[in-house]
Amino acid sequence: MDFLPADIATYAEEHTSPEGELLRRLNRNTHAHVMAPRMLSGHLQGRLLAILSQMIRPRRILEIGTYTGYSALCLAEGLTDDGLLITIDQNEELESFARSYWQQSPLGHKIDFRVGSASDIIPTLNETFDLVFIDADKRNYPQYFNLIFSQLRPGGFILADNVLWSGKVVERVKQSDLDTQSVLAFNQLIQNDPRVENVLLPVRDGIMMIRKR
Ligand SMILES: C[S@@+](CC[C@H](N)C(=O)[O-])C[C@H]1O[C@@H](n2cnc3c(N)ncnc32)[C@H](O)[C@@H]1O
Repeated sequence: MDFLPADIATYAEEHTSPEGELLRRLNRNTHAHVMAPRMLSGHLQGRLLAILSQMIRPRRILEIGTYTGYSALCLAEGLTDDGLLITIDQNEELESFARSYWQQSPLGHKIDFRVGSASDIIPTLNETFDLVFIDADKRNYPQYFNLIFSQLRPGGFILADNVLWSGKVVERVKQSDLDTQSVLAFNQLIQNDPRVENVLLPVRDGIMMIRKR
């Protein structure tokens, strides 16, 4: 969901650097051939991820939720020369699709794909991360934050996607709607945590920007 009026959203995209040819093809072919293409970050959010990564210049990035590999390529743009992005997805069927695009990028060798459940894989990662992008199943956002926090360097950043959850965070929540309850719990967890500073950025479906003090 985009919270901006359509003409403002179009204007914002028109005044944002283009995706580049490879990302444009990946975006288009995801929409043509893959289920649930709205999960892909897309042009505006992709450029935001890329520019934030370029500002941070991370050596280690963790991405939770690869999908077709679009946001991984965007985030990799800011990596240092010896940098590495580890990206996790439980859907092994998307691996060859994502890899076929990474292989066409000069950044592809910096992307390390791990297939499996994020809550199983995160505890096995022996790295200190400068930047983490949480973009997988909403029910586990609080768990992912807690799992990764000790491996985030002080001054490091977490970006969590979909924290406005199509606006459901401000509507009456059904008891059966566990996803919205989890997003609400995550946002409250971050807001109450004295170890972090945070900004909820109302871009696209909402991005929680978190900095470890
Ligand atoms: C919103 S998509 C990621 C979109 C991608 N970051 C982008 O912007 O292009 C979410 C992905 O999380 C994956 N996922 C969901 N639950 C997961 C879990 N428990 N462990 C690992 N991956 C999971 C799904 O398979 C899906 O590909």
